[in-house]
Amino acid sequence: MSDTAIEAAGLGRRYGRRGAWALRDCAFRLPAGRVCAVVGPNGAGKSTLFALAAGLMAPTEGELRVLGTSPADARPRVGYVAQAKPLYPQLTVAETLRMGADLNPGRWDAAGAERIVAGGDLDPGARIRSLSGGQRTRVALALALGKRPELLLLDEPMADLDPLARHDLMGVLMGTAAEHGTTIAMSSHVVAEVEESCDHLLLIGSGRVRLAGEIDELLDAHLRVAGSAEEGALTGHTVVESRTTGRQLSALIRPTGPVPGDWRTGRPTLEDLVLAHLRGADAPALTLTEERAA
Ligand SMILES: Nc1ncnc2c1ncn2[C@@H]1O[C@H](COP(=O)(O)OP(=O)(O)OP(=O)(O)O)[C@@H](O)[C@H]1O
Repeated sequence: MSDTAIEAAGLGRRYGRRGAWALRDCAFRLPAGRVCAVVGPNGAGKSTLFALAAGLMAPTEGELRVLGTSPADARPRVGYVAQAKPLYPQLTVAETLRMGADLNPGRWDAAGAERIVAGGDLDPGARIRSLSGGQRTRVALALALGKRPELLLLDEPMADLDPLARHDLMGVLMGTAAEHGTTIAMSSHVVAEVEESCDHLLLIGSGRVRLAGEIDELLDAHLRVAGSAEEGALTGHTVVESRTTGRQLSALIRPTGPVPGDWRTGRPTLEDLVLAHLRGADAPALTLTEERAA
């Protein structure tokens, strides 16, 4: 089994020959077995990246490898839940799961898929078209997880779930990841959700990778500092974001050495880190990817 779930080099995708680039010059590596949050503002390129990794469209330039092979070849080993959660509206819940079994001979986890559906008290005889958005999400996740994928690509999976269903399904996802070593990449706009369940972060802004790496290592690479706003006080450090209020300066920096002793310093929260990079369109990118095992 490959130690890399997704690897991109110079990856770019544009819609139409004259369209704007949805993704450009993206390079990152997601090691296998991680739970990765894909974060970024609306229109950043997250769904485009998921569709590329799921093999549903081809890159315009660059390369994307999934589970050590091309996205198209990896498809049988990948579960993908698109943002719109497309399902067949005329099928019942039970028929949808039977279709999952038919499409995935030899690897379908019927009991697991049925458990997820039963957790939402869904009537197996109910037609998909009669379900609420959140109930459809539950069926889509059951279909994706029932496939026993090595990699799960989830595009905003929790967006239309109530807090209880969200908690329940996050538990199922994390349990699956822990038990089977499944790699999960999920996009989310909710930092608290990311903080609770993800160990790896891919932050995309305007189609480019802004931050990539283990969340702990990314946090370790940054420092919150506050002190008197003397000119040049942070020279030499990489300033991601800074604000001055009166004579007080507070900033998020990537220190390149010790900061002067009269500064108050603290470890940023994940929210500090994400917001500073989302607000500062010019904040320099940082990719921290561990060396591959020999
Ligand atoms: N089918 C398409 N045709 C043309 N442009 C598209 C298409 N799909 C996406 N785009 C454009 O590509 C860019 C990236 O879109 P994408 O859906 O990947 O963003 P996203 O990060 O998933 O956004 P959101 O958080 O709103 O879901 C946007 O500028 C969007 O307008």
